[in-house]
Amino acid sequence: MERKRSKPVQDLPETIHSLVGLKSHMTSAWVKSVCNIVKNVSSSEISSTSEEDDDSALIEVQSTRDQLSALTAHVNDQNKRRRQILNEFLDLKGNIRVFCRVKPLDSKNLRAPVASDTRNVIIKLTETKRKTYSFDTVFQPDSSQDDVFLEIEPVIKSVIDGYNACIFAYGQTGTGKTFTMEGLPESPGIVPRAIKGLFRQIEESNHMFVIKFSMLEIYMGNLRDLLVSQGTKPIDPIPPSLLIHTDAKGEVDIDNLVTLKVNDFNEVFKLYKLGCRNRATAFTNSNSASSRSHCMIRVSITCRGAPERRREKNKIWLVDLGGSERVLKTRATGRRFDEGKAINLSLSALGDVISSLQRKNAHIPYRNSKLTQVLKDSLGQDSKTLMLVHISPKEDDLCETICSLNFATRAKNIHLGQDESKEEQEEKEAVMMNLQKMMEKIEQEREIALKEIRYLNETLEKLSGKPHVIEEEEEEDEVREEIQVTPKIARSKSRRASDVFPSFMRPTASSNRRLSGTNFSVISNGPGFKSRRNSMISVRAESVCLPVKNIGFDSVCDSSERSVSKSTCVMRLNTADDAATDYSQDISECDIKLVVSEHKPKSLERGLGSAKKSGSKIGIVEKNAKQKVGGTEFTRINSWLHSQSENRSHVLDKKRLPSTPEPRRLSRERSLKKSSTKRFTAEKVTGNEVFEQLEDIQEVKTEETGIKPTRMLKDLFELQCLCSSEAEDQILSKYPSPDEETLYPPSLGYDELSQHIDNVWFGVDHSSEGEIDLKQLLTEMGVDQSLTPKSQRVLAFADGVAPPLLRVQETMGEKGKVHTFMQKLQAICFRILLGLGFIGVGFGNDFFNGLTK
Ligand SMILES: Nc1ncnc2c1ncn2[C@@H]1O[C@H](COP(=O)(O)OP(=O)(O)OP(=O)(O)O)[C@@H](O)[C@H]1O
Repeated sequence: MERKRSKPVQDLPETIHSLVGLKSHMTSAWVKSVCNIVKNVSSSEISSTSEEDDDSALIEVQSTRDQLSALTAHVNDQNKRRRQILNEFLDLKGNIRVFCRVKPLDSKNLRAPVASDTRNVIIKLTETKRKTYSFDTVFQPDSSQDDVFLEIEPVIKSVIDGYNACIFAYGQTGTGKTFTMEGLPESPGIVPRAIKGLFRQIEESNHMFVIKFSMLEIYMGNLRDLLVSQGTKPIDPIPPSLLIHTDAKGEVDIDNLVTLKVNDFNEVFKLYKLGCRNRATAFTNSNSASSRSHCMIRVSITCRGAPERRREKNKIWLVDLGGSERVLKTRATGRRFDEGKAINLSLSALGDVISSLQRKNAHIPYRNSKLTQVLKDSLGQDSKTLMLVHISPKEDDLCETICSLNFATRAKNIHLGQDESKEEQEEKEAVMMNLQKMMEKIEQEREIALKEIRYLNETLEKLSGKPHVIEEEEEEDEVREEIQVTPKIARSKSRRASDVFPSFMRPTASSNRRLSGTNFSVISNGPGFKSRRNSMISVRAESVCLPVKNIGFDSVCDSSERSVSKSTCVMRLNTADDAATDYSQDISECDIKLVVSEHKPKSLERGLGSAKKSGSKIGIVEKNAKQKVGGTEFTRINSWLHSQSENRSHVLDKKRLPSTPEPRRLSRERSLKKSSTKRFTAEKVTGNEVFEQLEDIQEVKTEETGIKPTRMLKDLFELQCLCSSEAEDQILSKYPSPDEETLYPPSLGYDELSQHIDNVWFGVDHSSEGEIDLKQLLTEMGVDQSLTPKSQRVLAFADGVAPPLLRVQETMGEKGKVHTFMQKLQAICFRILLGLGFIGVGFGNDFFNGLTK
């Protein structure tokens, strides 16, 4: 555009020329004149030119801005639509999806009893029997990391849309959980791909995102920050756990967990390596060889001013769960045993939560483990959950594979696949394909719009000198923080549940609150007892897995089992104003589950139902100490079993244990006698009865004498307790004489149960019991009658008359005989339990399963 120059500007060259040519005349008047000219030029003429320029530039800028706004609005609309479609798509697929990945078979093991297609895993149980497990997707042995991520990608997109998400890798050790999550440099896994995907999408987005990274592990029920180096020695106690808290909005956070702002993938990668190093150090210290903890990565996302997002702040958890193998198989002892136990219990709790969510239960048992507490706001509601179950096709691992598949089946969306006809499934697939196409189209359009936005932004920057600012709220300081540490909640100085000892069931703050509620009973304190506020007396949690035998199961590879998990927390509470009053509450939670690998008899199915109803979460509040010590036969069997399972010797000494309170014993006897047909045989004990009996379980623990594995019993167990008497004698002879710490079998009250045992195992007929002249018999044997109890149990003195089970230890004479007898007795007790069909004893096997279909 030709611009018309004003007069002073036209005169300027002449003026300058004259200035240069007439240097001699450069007087102050000249200088003044030049200054005036310059002044005039800048203030009037130049500004008037600039105004004209600005007018057109402003128009240009404004039009660019308008275009940008329109495009931004269009992209926002597209985002919204894409989010809706993606949500619809994921809803159809299910918010909780379960995938299965089959590990490639190494060439040494050519015979694989596991086959798979894209939706099913088929297990060859016997030559004629097959069992099929269906999943949302099955990644076959030759599937690549790309194939896996393709299925994961929609979830990553929904994270950008503001949804919380959780991706788990589950499975037996060595089945490829870490391979799937982390991958190898040449074939990266879900974690690097997901994080790269997040950054890529953020770059493409027209919003400002703040990404933060945290990494922690749950080891033996303790939350440990993996971005903080903790130089512990192997013998050191496990450091205190980080605390979990839930805010008013229901969002879960972890106190003092280091959360770092990250700007690109490389920063995340460095932090991830640091976390892995800290984890590895902890492993070495705890003498671990494989993942004995759950490794959890949290990526938090904040984006303000994006109304199309579900929420401003959201997160994704990427979790490499600890190996789910059975402790029985690993033969772990000591800390490894405890680690396995803690892992299995938390996996069990995770299974419970996912299953409850799938079934839309009113109560979701998040509180049962640290794992589920941490993930509470990322599991359920509108969160997206992906569980990748890893299995090994090896024949050796068949039991573990079946258990993993059972777990996965339980977590699977029950509405998916099972109730749908083929046509319905096809229809759904078609709808999903359509949605996917729509999504792809929107994404292409969005891509073009975003390119245009970038171009317009550059133009705008050139025109106006500053980029287009998308209307967004200012970031709060908290978001800008490099290292954000969540506020430390003031802790009382008193001991809390979390300080007591490693337990996967430490009560949460809410449970502590619950404990201080109404359900408590007063106990008297012993002398010298120091009152503490809200202090834990004991926290105890354990789980035993009991393979079910001889109860009519067609149990393939012995995978039928019942797991009994019980956690007990005794708490002493002081009211704020009455320091002298102490209260106690014993909260016991007992979870009984049954895993059946094959056909179940009807009676047991019924029993299972009842157990599920009543057995899950049985809250037993001890009314008083006496009642607790009293116990029942089952109490003692249970204690005894627990003592075995824990590899700790709880001396159950008859002398020290007060006998069963009379009314209670009588009522049990009465109830046993009620039904004359009720026999404790393998076939006749129904599931209902078993579970009713298990519900009665109470803890009787008189003394703990340290770690002492009961090898003999294990050996016997390994022989299935059905060995010949010669084999049994051989085992017994391997073991030294018992000392005072030796385990004693539970003392059984004489009732129908004992009678049954006597009849079945020793062929003793009690039909003529009433006719025996007890007095005469004892006199003949030279037994001091004043020492003997007034019951049929006195027959125990009469060697050869009474069944061996009834013999009293003290009358057995010299040590060798007592020893042999005691060993026999232990073996007998085992066999009794097996013979009853009531329980087969799996030592220390706290398998998580019980994952009943
Ligand atoms: N799909 C697969 N393709 C190739 N190699 C695999 C695959 N899955 C697992 N592997 C290999 O098997 C080995 C064990 O896998 P990985 O360490 O991932 O098991 P894991 O389940 O994480 O074990 P742990 O519970 O002990 O951590 C690794 O060497 C891994 O590379």
